[in-house]
Amino acid sequence: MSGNMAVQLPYMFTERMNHLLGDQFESFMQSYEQSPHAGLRVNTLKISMEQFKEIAPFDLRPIPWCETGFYVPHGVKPGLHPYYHAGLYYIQEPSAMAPVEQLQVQPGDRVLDLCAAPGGKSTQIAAKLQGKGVLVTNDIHAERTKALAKNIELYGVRNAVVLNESPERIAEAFPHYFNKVLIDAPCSGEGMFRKDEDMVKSWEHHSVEKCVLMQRDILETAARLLAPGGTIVYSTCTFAPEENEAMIAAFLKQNRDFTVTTIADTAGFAPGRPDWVREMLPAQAEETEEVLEQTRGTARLWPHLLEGEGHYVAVLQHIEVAQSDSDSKLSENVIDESALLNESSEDRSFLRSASYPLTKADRKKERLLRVESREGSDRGTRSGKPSGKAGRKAKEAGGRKSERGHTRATDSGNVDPLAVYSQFVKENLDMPLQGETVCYGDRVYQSAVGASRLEGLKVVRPGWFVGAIKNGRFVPSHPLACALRTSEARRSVNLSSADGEAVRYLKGETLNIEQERIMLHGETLSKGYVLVCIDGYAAGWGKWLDGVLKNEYPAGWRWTSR
Ligand SMILES: C[S@@+](CC[C@H](N)C(=O)[O-])C[C@H]1O[C@@H](n2cnc3c(N)ncnc32)[C@H](O)[C@@H]1O
Repeated sequence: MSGNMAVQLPYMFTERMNHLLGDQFESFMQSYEQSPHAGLRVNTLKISMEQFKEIAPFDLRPIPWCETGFYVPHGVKPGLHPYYHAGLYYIQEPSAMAPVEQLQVQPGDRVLDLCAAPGGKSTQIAAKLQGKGVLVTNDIHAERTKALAKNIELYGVRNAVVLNESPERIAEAFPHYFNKVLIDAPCSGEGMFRKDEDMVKSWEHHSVEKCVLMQRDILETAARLLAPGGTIVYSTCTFAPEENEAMIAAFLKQNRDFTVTTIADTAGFAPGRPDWVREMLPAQAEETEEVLEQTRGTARLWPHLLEGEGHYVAVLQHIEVAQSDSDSKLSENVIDESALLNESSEDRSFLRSASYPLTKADRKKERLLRVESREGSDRGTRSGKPSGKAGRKAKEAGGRKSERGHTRATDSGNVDPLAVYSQFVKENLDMPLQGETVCYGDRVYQSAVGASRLEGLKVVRPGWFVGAIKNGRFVPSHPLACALRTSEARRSVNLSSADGEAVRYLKGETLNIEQERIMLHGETLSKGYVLVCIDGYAAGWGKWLDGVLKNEYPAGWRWTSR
């Protein structure tokens, strides 16, 4: 057992670690006597690093492997600050920040986060995309996708699609579509023991063997989702070699068009341990010997070697075979995709297949309306990577401003929802809208993925939820506000985090605000929807009239702590 340590570690676990770690075992065990490390990651979708450093309310010590990550001093509760509610940072375990850094995401990429809830790594990817390209974020557990969608919205992500699917079904809809795929695999969670004692309890139930089966399926499917020359990052928060090096070796053996990209051993990362596979799993080692050594280039983050709970990361690079048959087949596939986008613009079946967030009532009146991007939108991002034939085709299609799809009257006031939405945008916003406008029942989204792609899938969010048509009017959504910059709203008001006004807003209180405080952008009246900002960063909507700011902060999101 774990002696006088705070965490009671399972005997089988310590025995195995003792055997594997040898003379490092003692310092590994000593790490369990220390408190877990807490971290936060700056959301550079909303605030630059320079600005954050200027206003940061806590002492910040950089996390060496993540340029936007900082250690949070013990005792500090970053969740209890208005900046958290303004989406300025995500609270994340430091070693969990490593995998996305290795994915090398660039603006314009098409990225898939296959096992994403509650969204720590997805929000990190979204910050790297900077609104350009596509993030499809998925989790197989419906309940967990609620937190995932909420985080995507709180952090102001505009170019994400949230799914609740099996990887298999996503692969059918998006064959070889993504140039970056993250698999933050469900695992036996040994790296979570110090942080969460429940993980110790569930260790036996989430046995290593069960996890291995899931991981193998997910990895195999990921290869079918990846575009030629793309990258898969596979990560776990466990130490078991079966789920780490042995898993990667088995994958490499099956998929000879992949190699491991070596992770630099900076920042205290330790190399992968192929020798442990040979020692613990000799049959598997023998089977995979020709590729096994490559796993030395993967990384292990150990709680006794760096300040973090522990993680394993592997970067798998697909080698594109130039001019080969399979290559040209894959590019055909990409071209087909843009054709699909155009072809299916009249398709209405997309809605019928969505399981959430449609209610029964929604389903009755469901319809799909899609229009081309609005004037001035960033067309290069509509189809993800702007290069290649597919990109050009999509650009051309996006160049048309005509409306497609039908605009029939809705139950809610016999109005044309697109016209009502357009009118709202004209009167309240000053920004180009990216992607397609998609209506789900009365809800309006801007989607970065062609709607036909989502047909048959369980869609939690087909895009950025911008608002809903209610009683013939467009009611802007909270996620719309979260993702806006002050300059993009015609009216805004700034509340200070220092004098308690921001917290009163976050608690849902009505505020008295003199007219002079409403900042106007362009020709407009003070009356109407106002973007409420905290120290200059969007937090939600208010509705201003005659010195009173009606609070539009959603009930489910409110500040409840004091
Ligand atoms: C380690 S957690 C992900 C944490 C997340 N990446 C983050 O950074 O916040 C693994 C997730 O995988 C999900 N999962 C389990 N099996 C899956 C499968 N076959 N396909 C997709 N997701 C799965 C679980 O529901 C769980 O939310």
